[in-house]
Amino acid sequence: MSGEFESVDKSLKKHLPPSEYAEVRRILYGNEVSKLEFSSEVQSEAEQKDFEVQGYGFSALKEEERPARIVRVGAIQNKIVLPTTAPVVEQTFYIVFQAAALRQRISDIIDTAAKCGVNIICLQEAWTMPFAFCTREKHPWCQFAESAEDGPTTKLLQELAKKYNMVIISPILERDGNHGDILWNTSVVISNTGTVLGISRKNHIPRTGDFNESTYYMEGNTGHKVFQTQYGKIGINICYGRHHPQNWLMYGVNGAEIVFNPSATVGALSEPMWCIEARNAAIANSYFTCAINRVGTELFPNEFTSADGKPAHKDFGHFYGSSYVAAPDGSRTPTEIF
Ligand SMILES: NC(=O)NCCC(=O)O
Repeated sequence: MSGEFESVDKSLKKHLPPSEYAEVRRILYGNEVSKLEFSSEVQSEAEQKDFEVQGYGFSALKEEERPARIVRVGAIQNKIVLPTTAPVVEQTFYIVFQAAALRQRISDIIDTAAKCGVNIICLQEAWTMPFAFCTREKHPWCQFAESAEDGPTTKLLQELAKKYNMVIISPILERDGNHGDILWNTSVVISNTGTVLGISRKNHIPRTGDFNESTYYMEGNTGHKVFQTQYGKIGINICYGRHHPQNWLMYGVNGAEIVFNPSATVGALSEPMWCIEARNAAIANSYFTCAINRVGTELFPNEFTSADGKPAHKDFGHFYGSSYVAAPDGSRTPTEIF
């Protein structure tokens, strides 16, 4: 979403006659996906806790010899809970409060996702913190980093994964205590039994002028790992890796059936590409893709420049959400939540 404009979907629906809208949508989005209905318990829980739930099903021909394998994938599109300038005098308190508030909110969302029967859920890039990499400041943002294996976020999600028999993909800012506290942009993959299956580190780092995340971490060293889970083989292509077709290809070569793209991206950097890249990857590599972006505008205490040609400012831009899932036949879910 940019400014007052909410979404292509909403605009098309508003301005096209229904018969033309159906045809335009068929061409833009491929085969129709079916909208899933959720129980009144799920709906009222979401309303009470101030989030929305949307679900869609992709259809496939039933085979005679093999039973259908239905995998329910969840994508959490969220915004930070406290402003980055929250009136907490001590920055360390701020870290504690922001992370705690986010963990609480995400636990609530995962509780509801479990009621929707979700098997594999993925959070957005660096979900435990504001997307502060645009500031290039070390403090206090690097204090959000934590161990992938036994940090507080992983511990919490291990409990939830076990409780709900759910695979959880948790993209965090990782501090690798075994190697000099080096930082990485990492997705932790937690199995449905609550064990850490492994990690996958972001392998393409944006360096677009002075928006330069290599201030914090360099290209990951975990290759294009694919994790065998109870529900299928999954890979994680973090944010900027989305721009590189060879990156998507390698997850496919390594056997991925679903590739997640946890992201944090804003209109000026990527919005026209967003709806193409993960969808194209699904078609080109014959797997499902799940592109997840955060929402909201995050205002930082100090001004910074961020490769948009503007004078120094305090926000990186608007995170336009628009998360979606795409299938190998090119069909995709609509964008109904921003
Ligand atoms: N987080 C991140 O990699 N942002 C890059 C923005 C983009 O190119 O989508």
